[in-house]
Amino acid sequence: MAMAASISLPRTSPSPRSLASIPSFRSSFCSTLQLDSIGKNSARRRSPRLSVSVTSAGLHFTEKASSLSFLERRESGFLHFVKYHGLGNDFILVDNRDSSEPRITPEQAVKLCDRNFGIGADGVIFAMPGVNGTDYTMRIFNSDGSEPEMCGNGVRCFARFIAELENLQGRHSFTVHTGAGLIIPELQDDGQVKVDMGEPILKASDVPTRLAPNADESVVKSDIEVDGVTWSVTCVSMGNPHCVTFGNKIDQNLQVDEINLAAIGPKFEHHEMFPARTNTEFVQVFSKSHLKMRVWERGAGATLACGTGACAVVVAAVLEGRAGRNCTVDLPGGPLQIGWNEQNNHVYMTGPAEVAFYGSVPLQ
Ligand SMILES: N[C@H](CCC[C@H](N)C(=O)O)C(=O)O
Repeated sequence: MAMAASISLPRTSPSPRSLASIPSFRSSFCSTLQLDSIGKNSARRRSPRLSVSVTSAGLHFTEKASSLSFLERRESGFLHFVKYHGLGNDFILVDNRDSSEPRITPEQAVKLCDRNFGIGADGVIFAMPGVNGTDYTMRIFNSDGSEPEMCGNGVRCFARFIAELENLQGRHSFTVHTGAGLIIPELQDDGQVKVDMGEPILKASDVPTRLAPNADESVVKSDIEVDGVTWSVTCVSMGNPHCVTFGNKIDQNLQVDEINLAAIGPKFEHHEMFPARTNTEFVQVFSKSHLKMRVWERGAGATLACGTGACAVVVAAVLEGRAGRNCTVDLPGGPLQIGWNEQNNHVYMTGPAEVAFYGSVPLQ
């Protein structure tokens, strides 16, 4: 796929009105940058467009004719997107509200996620119409083209994306149908997003894992041999499978920064004990309320953060007696606040979601 991407950097933080009200830069392959100051339905409104020339003397702005508003341009062959990240776990967000079929294929997602030949991302996330009474549906393709059931950092980005696309009439929360079931994000006044991630799934066959379950059908502190080393693992699903480890027979107190994820991660991901592959979290315990983790994600590799993984880590830490139900989980991209509610058995995740840039790319 030939990439002639254009990117747009928000001059101001997006207002809840419409993404189309955000000025955008269009970088082209000539020396001129075009700044589209765009208005909603600007196809009808002659909003001005500024052209920015880059010379050795600096930037020069000149008024130009209007252009279609950013996300409303529907010319065929182009994909308009917003690049978001949750603690550096980054996603291409696509406005797919007009269809229940993703606008791009998994094969196209792989190319768009490529960090050299594409936009670069850990995945592509689609905002789609709700089903069975939910407000929206979220689907996601990993950067390898596989489709996971859920994505924690991604659903926080999804929530902020929806708030930009739609006037929520003052609502701060809405329902999202996902492969992991009903997920409810809440936009907080401080810009963070709190998500009800639902209940953890512990039954071995539902994670799924082939590891021998304990009497209560869960896999807690079970041994698994990976590359000749016996690791102690606890398996938890947050809709997607997670294998959480605090150490192995050689090293019971992991220093997670010293782990060679690229070497060991794929061996867990593709292990025969995980028929749907697995995300793998390596965890260090600082205190009963402070954990540190690194993750090798199924279908995405080493990422800077994993929201479902952080939830699985706290559940595993509680089950292993290593931590309490409310923890700060430090990830390479930053901290998440995780709470596993004893009353309703739901796990709650709170963290940021930020726009990196706006863009459009031709699709072949
Ligand atoms: N790679 C994961 C999906 C994304 C999960 C992660 N990015 C998160 O924030 O939860 C999987 O295949 O299950």
